Amino acid sequence: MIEIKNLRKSFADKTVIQDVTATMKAGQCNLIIGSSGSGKTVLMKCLVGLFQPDSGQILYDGKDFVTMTDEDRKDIRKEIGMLFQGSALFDSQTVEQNVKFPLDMFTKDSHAEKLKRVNEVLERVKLVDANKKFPSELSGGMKKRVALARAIVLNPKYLFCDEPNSGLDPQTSLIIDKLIQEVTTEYNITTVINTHDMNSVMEIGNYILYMYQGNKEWEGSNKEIIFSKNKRLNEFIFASDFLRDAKEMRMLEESGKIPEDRNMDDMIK
Ligand SMILES: Nc1ncnc2c1ncn2[C@@H]1O[C@H](COP(=O)(O)OP(=O)(O)OP(=O)(O)O)[C@@H](O)[C@H]1O
Repeated sequence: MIEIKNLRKSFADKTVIQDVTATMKAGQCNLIIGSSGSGKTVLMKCLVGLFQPDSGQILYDGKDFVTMTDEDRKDIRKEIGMLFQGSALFDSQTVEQNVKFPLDMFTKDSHAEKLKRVNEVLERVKLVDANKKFPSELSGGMKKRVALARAIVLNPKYLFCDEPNSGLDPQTSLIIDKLIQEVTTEYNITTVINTHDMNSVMEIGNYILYMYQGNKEWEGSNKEIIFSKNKRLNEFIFASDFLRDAKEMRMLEESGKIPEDRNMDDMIK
């Protein structure tokens, strides 16, 4: 679990994270959403220690990441997996080498043990027969799988995903979302996802934090979001056709006029 308490961050005289308090639980996908410039990336960078907040607390299972010693921070960092926007694979290394990299960096396991673990996670992300391929030989979705395999190879307690669906078609995005959700629940990971993707919000948003101009404007689940009365949130989410459809479906369902072949549960998982 990651607890954020009264977090503030400024650059020069501009405050970009105002006073954010949120709880991101283990075993669920915690999504940060909001329009461009609302502070999602700065918040995530504070959470992983790339930015030092001005004040407030970030508790990793009770331990304050902001005030802890560098040594203690290193211990937490070892428990963090990161899935970067562009996958960030090493182009000159094979899939196997890419996924093995964190094991080489942080463990003293034998080569055979490392390979066993690499194959386990590649199988987990359903990527078989790709060990000897180079990133240039892979599709965008396959690259994301490799990046996800690398992010979970050290068995992280916390997983951060920055725009995991950027550059992917909707179907592949769904597959990647499902994989992230599966590993999150299976390994009880606290997963934090920075996203613009409204399909992801509806599919895997166990907890959603909506940021507006550096503030937490709204929080809730994917089941609650379409009924929110928050005007700013509504303007933001119903810019998406999919969500407008989803809300209309729910309204129709409630008024008993829903067409028999359409079911809201198919849209909200
Ligand atoms: N290193 C920095 N120095 C100064 N200002 C910054 C820095 N990083 C971000 N900002 C400012 O902080 C604010 C929030 O930026 P942030 O990148 O967190 O937005 P975002 O919600 O992630 O946007 P996007 O969806 O476009 O990625 C913006 O006004 C941005 O200009």
